Amino acid sequence: MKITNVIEANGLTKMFGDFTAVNAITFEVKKGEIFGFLGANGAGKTTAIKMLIGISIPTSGAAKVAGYDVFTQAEDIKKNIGYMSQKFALYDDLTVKENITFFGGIYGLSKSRIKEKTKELLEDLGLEDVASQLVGSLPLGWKQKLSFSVALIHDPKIVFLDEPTGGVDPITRRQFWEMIYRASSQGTTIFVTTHYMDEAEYCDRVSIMVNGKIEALDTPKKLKEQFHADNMNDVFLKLARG
Ligand SMILES: Nc1ncnc2c1ncn2[C@@H]1O[C@H](COP(=O)(O)OP(=O)(O)OP(=O)(O)O)[C@@H](O)[C@H]1O
Repeated sequence: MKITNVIEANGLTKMFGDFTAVNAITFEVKKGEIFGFLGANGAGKTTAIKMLIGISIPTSGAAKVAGYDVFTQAEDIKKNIGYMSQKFALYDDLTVKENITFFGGIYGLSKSRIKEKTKELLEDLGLEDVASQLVGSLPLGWKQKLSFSVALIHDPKIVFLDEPTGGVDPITRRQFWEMIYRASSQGTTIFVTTHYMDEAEYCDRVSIMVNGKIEALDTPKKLKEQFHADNMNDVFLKLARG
């Protein structure tokens, strides 16, 4: 595995009985890259992510994440990645500070490091005044920014974001993407799924999954050229609708 590739998947496949949810996907993601992982509902994105983060054993194929094998080194993968999704984020019934402490602990940070990180994170996000408020009382956009920061608390090599901005307004989504850019410029690799096609334009490279297969993979610029499309929405529609 080349040092610059933080994800390498080769013929990665997941079957549920006779149904092939992920069909022999092959791709690489480079260090610091913002990699968009697109596909219509049910295309197989979440299933693929679950295999890459070491919580679902592939049926066949191979993949390495942060240098570790998905079949034999799932525990090492988990220590080296961050994960955030619209469905799984923070605990609403814990305060902002308690959530940070809780996840810092889960990720194995020392008490002093958690204290440092909490201060840094609250300052960066401008959340000092609400540190003792229940997360459930915060606006969704704030929760998502906090959730992203928490996913990065242990300085993972890669962060997997499964529809991280679902349901928030365009301005908050833009701010969220600024955080993504910052993390990427510091060398963190971003693997992100989204249904917002403007966000696909922000990615370095984008793959598009249709019925379990990766049907296209390139920079947004090249994909638009390849599909004679004005924007990523057109590219997506041409592919996803066949
Ligand atoms: N545990 C499971 N058992 C059987 N089928 C499953 C299971 N998990 C997912 N599937 C099926 O696999 C297909 C891919 O699902 P997946 O959740 O990976 O899609 P997705 O691209 O993430 O969709 P969405 O954008 O809606 O999250 C779907 O048809 C789904 O019903």
